[in-house]
Amino acid sequence: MARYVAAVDQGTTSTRCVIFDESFSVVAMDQKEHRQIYPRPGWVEHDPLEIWERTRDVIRGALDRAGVPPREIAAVGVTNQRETTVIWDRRTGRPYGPAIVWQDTRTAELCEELARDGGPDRFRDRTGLPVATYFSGPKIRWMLDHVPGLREDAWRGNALFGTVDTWLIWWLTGGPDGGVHVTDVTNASRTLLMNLHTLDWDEELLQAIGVPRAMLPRIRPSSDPAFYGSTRPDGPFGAAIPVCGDLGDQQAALVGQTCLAPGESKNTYGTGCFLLLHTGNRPVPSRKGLLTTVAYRLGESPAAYALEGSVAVAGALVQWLRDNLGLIERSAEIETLARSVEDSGGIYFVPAFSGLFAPHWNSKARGLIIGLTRYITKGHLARAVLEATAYQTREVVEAMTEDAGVGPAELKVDGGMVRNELLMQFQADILGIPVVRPAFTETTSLGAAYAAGLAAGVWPEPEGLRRHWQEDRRWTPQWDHARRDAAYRGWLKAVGRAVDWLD
Ligand SMILES: Nc1ncnc2c1ncn2[C@@H]1O[C@H](COP(=O)(O)OP(=O)(O)O)[C@@H](O)[C@H]1O
Ligand SMILES: O=P(O)(O)OC[C@H](O)CO
Repeated sequence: MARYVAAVDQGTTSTRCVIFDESFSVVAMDQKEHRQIYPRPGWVEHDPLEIWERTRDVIRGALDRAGVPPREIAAVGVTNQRETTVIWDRRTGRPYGPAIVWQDTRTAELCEELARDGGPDRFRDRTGLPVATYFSGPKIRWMLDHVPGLREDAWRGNALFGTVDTWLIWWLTGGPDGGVHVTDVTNASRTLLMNLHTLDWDEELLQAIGVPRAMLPRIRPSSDPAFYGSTRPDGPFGAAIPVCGDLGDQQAALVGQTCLAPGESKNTYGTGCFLLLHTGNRPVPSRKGLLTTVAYRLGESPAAYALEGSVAVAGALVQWLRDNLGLIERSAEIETLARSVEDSGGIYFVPAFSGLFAPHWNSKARGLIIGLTRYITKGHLARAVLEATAYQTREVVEAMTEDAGVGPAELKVDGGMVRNELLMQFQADILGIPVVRPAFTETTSLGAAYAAGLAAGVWPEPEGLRRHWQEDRRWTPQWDHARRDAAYRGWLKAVGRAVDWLD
């Protein structure tokens, strides 16, 4: 009996393959970064073929390190950066252009046009989403409008659209030679093309945004006992293994944090920052600028839904400090630099590089640093960079508290930035609730592995996963009310200056 489950986690900055044993322990993992391409202000691209190559590398790397024969792997789960859009030729596997990444704002004008007729919330009832550059539908439309010949190929059924899960599953299961063209409900719920109630592509949405149905994948459950397909023995796994788990990475982290019941929530601090609250088996509309999204669908059981607060720039700002300003060499060094001063010296950094996502959805916002005096040093700047993530999280928590009618008693966290203890303490201070980090922080891979292992019968029930969750550290608020509110008021004032910066 096969005893292991592999997760392929394709994130914004890197790709990981993690191999778990039956007790959810990591047997081996490999990780590789890929290039971030910024051809113009506001544009962000990835090379889809580079992503597929990195995926093959890390699968082989993890298998080598694990020393596990491929036939011992019971199931493969895929999880991915969401919304990022790839379109390719089903006959050759050749992409029609670079992947348009979720942070890319080239569709701002198109979104404005779409919103002219009915406002930015015209599709909210059906999709749970505002019209915004973030989502895949406008990115598909942009490519159809700009790549010569693509529209004809799409109508003929030769051009396929996929988010990155779909792209990778297609290659893993055979590519041009019989690859399976599927996505799961969580990824589909980020396109502006899926109806949140029927969980199917919606003809009116397809017409409004101008996307031919022939290019869209089949929508499957996130954990699929019928399996999407099997890996090719001549591919990186070297054996035919069922691919039967697929979730967007933030939903996978929700599962990995064992938020499987209404009222449970987590916040993941990676390139961006994403707070998801499980709302049970019905979509809860947001009045406060959050997204209503699918949390997961396990087999044929009803879908679970979530409210989500998406923040576009969190760890990305640390990378910017590193790569564009050269103030640090490695991301982790920001903590030492920030600790060299007592506070931010009164400055705020609003990192509206992709406009502002939740709760503002303002694509005309641009980044700013405000409050500068001759006193300010790079230490203060480093603090303001970290604080920006915590303030944006507070905005999302406030919106969620109003939408859900009750705020979280504590915040479960994960993602690359939660190694930063200064940030975690500041987060607790600015929220006024404890922040809790689990011992196992690879929650995204764990969630994808769990979805696959559940479908393949490795883990028939969730109790083992729940028992696996253990608290590592907890930060409790040290600030009083007055200090917390004064600091947050300053943040809101700075945000007010950043919105609608572009004409
Ligand atoms: N010690 C740290 N302090 C602050 N930010 C960090 C630290 N370590 C990593 N990061 C940031 O976390 C992000 C990577 O986290 P990860 O969860 O791997 O992201 P993703 O899944 O989006 O690729 C990067 O943006 C990096 O700058
Ligand atoms: O890959 P991450 O962790 O940056 O997550 C990106 C989100 O899925 C975008 O919606």
